[in-house]
Amino acid sequence: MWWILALIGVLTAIYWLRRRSARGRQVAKLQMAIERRVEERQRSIDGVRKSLDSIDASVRSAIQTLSFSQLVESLQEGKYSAAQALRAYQEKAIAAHEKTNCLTLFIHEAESWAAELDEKAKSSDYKKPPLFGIPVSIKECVNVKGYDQTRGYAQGLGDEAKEDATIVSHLKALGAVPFVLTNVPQSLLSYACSNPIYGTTGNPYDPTKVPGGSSGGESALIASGGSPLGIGGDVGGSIRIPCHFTGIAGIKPSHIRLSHRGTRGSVPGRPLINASDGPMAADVDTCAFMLRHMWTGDWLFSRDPYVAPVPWREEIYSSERKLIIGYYDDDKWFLPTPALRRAVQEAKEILEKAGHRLIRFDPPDVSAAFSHFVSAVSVDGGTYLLNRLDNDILDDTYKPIVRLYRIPLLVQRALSYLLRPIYPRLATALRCMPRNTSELRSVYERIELYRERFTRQMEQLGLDAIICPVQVMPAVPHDVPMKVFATVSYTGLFNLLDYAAGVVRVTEVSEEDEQALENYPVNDPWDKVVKEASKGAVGLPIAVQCVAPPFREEICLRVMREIETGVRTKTDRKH
Ligand SMILES: CCCCCCCCCCCCCCCCCC(=O)NCCO
Repeated sequence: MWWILALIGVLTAIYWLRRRSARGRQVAKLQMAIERRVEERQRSIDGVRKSLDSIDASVRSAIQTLSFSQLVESLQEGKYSAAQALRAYQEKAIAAHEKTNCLTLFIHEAESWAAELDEKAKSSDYKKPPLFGIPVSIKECVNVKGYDQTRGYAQGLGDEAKEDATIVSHLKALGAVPFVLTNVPQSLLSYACSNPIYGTTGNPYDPTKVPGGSSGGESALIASGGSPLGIGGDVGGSIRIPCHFTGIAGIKPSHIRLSHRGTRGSVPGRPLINASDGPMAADVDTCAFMLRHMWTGDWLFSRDPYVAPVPWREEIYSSERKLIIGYYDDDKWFLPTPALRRAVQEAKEILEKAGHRLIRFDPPDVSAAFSHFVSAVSVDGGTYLLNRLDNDILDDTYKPIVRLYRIPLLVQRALSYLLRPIYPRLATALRCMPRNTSELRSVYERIELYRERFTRQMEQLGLDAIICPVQVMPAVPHDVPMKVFATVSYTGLFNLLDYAAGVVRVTEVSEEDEQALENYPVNDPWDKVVKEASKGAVGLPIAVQCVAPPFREEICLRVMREIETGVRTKTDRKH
């Protein structure tokens, strides 16, 4: 008998040693690929830096001081060329990168694209397209021919796109020049911005804080002035949270209003909670400018039949009709810290002053909605994600969520039961993984019913739009996001509903907010993390979220723009 046990022991040891050495070889291979990429990135940056002087420094700095509308105008009028604009923004992007580590690779073809545009512009019968010569930055997960979309996985290195994503081809058709790719968190399913290839992107206001995620390379770049317009993606807040953390504007359109052909998401095959790509920029009008031109004419509608053929409606964006707008500053699931609640109050006052009617709105059962969100994101209990991460080098910031996903399903349920009295929100999250297809079907049914309930409640009040917080915290230290993933209730809700949802800067954290934080109630460990992580944030930007039902992006943008105008008027008056 003893020899059978010994044999099993020896075989187990051999199996285990072989696995360990296979893993060792794999990690070494990934690390070599990472080293090669880090060197390639440096060469890419150095190469661009060397070419900057092909354009006079005074021209570059003159372009760098232009507002977006001045840039558009001077390119249209031929005051500056596409090549000059490109060099000006390459220079700013390098400076932003040195401060925040926001870039993955420069798109070298940008130079020939700009030159081709300038060549065409020499002909008198050439009509310049509306985005002629505008440099645009692209989130790393969006296909650009010849570049890989690693999504922060080292195993994704070298797997280059064979063609551009539709959104990239469209930008090029409109005359824009995609010029640089920006950093993301590993897996994209995080609002931090760190991965084992390109490292951690910092917030331009404070490098110890996150720029948000997953479009964090974009937000850090744009907030530093390194790109006039960027493309982000959002399945739970990945455009909106980075914009909030860095003080810029951005919008997640409803899912099928833009094309997703060739954009790579975090987890594939996820009905009822889909990702949306959208613009990010220093101001709302720039975001509206891009969408206006993408939804005018039928370039987009004739290229991708899955895009709803809803054209841009200027009459809604520019309307003066007074709106009825709902507002809330607490979703009763996660209490926002004082600065975030004040931002909603200030936005409300601005909108009231502009003549709109503001009505208190209590979103129905956000606890249930959050649970549906987690279920729909993790339909397979996290298996797809864990498989990818097991074959990779795991980023430290992602470890808290991986630990949770690794708990066997039955243990998750038991833990949920035990934790309910002391840690009720974590208990909710631990109860969400569907165990089989019939539980999954019920999740989808509950999402459909929730959509109906929310929308009816809005209809009963006659609401055109809603304003609410984007998050519960200002920008936080890099290790915090995945420890308190439940704070995405404010953004994830509108992915679940597939609403148009955008954010705009309203204020910054004040000394008074910091003092009021002392009274932030701590009822469970998550509250404690939020309270601690929100300290030392004086001066950090704070945004408000504006939402409207599907295909009402023009209303959403209009509300955002009016808030932005009101904030500017207030700031100008102070100075
Ligand atoms: C066993 C219980 C585990 C519970 C963990 C559930 C985690 C669910 C996922 C929560 C993720 C929250 C972060 C989302 C940030 C935004 C992500 C985003 O929009 N990405 C864009 C992808 O294109």
